[in-house]
Amino acid sequence: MDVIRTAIGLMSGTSMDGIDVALIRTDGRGFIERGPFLGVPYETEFRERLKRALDLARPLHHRSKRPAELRDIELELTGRHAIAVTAFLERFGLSAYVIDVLGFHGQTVLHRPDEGLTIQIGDGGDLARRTGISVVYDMRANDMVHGGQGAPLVPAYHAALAGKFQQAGQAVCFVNIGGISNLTFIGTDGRIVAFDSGPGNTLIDQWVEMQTGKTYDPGGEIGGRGKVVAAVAERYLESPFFRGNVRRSLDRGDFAPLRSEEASLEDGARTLAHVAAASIIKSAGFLPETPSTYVVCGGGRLNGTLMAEFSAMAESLGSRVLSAEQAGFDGDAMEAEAWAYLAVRSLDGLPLTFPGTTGVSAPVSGGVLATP
Ligand SMILES: Nc1ncnc2c1ncn2[C@@H]1O[C@H](COP(=O)(O)OP(=O)(O)OP(=O)(O)O)[C@@H](O)[C@H]1O
Ligand SMILES: CC(=O)N[C@H]1[C@@H]2OC[C@@H](O2)[C@@H](O)[C@@H]1O[C@H](C)C(=O)O
Repeated sequence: MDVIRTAIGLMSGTSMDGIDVALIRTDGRGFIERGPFLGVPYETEFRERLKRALDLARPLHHRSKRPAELRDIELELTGRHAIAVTAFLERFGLSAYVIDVLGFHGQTVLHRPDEGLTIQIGDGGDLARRTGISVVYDMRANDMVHGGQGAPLVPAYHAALAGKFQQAGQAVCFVNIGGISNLTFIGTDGRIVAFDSGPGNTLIDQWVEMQTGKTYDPGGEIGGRGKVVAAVAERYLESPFFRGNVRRSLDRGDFAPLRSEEASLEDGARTLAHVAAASIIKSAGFLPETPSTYVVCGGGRLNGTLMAEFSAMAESLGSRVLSAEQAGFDGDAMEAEAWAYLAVRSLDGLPLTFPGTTGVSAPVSGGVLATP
């Protein structure tokens, strides 16, 4: 029998809004028992530090290079993850001894798949020492070494959750609307096709923050009062990203922010919600078939304007749209759960990525193990 391990996943995503912490018990294969979840938000000052880290990383050409200031931010980020783990264990009355492994994503500060370069800051050895728990980190690099896009990695976990749809004879598509959106299609025959689908919340967050100081559009309420500026939407949707037969993974900075002279606050938020929704539908055109069901996770599912747009577009093509919760999952915890699942797979040397998910030449494992 395969070993069942208790794992905690730690995700600091492209939205840079905080650390998601989730526990699962899993054999890294078909057995998954989902446990508690905790979101630990970053305060404004630290979000600014992470933005500074993106600037510091931009000129880098080697993934192990760390200018002194970037290294300082890396250690600060790692320390915050250690604190988040401790807070999680305390909150749910758990001892570190019952946790077999932490799956540590770190923070992506640069992602240039065309140059084979992806940089996540976060010191796995330091996190293992601080928490007393083994850590699997740096899970994207080996995929790139083998010709993959280095993203998305969550599809292996989506596939493991898709059993009930497969049993019902339905092709399902998981959509993660984070800072960037990505999707995972699982056909009725178990075939997996996945890729980044376009801008998610980042453009909306940048716009709303620039105009109001708020870090996002709560519930999509601001966009709900606006209208789509067609010329702006077209400009985004005509990006070369949506053309060609090879799906590329995205860096947070690949789509330029909307400029203040281009729209009113409300129209900008509405237009960018429309762009996020239409991007998913456009990219889904590269799937082998139209999914019966979309399962939407990530913070973007809480933007009612984006979701209304996406649901209308998907339903007009014959698909139904469920939130992760409607499908029996936790849309906030999904990525952190995935990182826990991937850490267990890494310990067992199982593949994390597949030709259908990142374009890697053959299924490959990945991740680096640090012990306390
Ligand atoms: N109540 C809400 N209403 C509207 N939008 C929300 C709400 N809560 C979160 N969001 C959006 O979701 C974002 C965070 O989503 P999520 O945590 O899934 O992203 P991430 O994991 O950082 O990104 P990625 O998946 O690209 O790595 C926020 O930045 C915000 O735009
Ligand atoms: C390089 C990087 O960090 N990419 C992220 C980003 O955020 C969403 C999308 O772009 C996805 O490709 C990926 O994260 C998820 C968790 C993944 O790898 O599955």
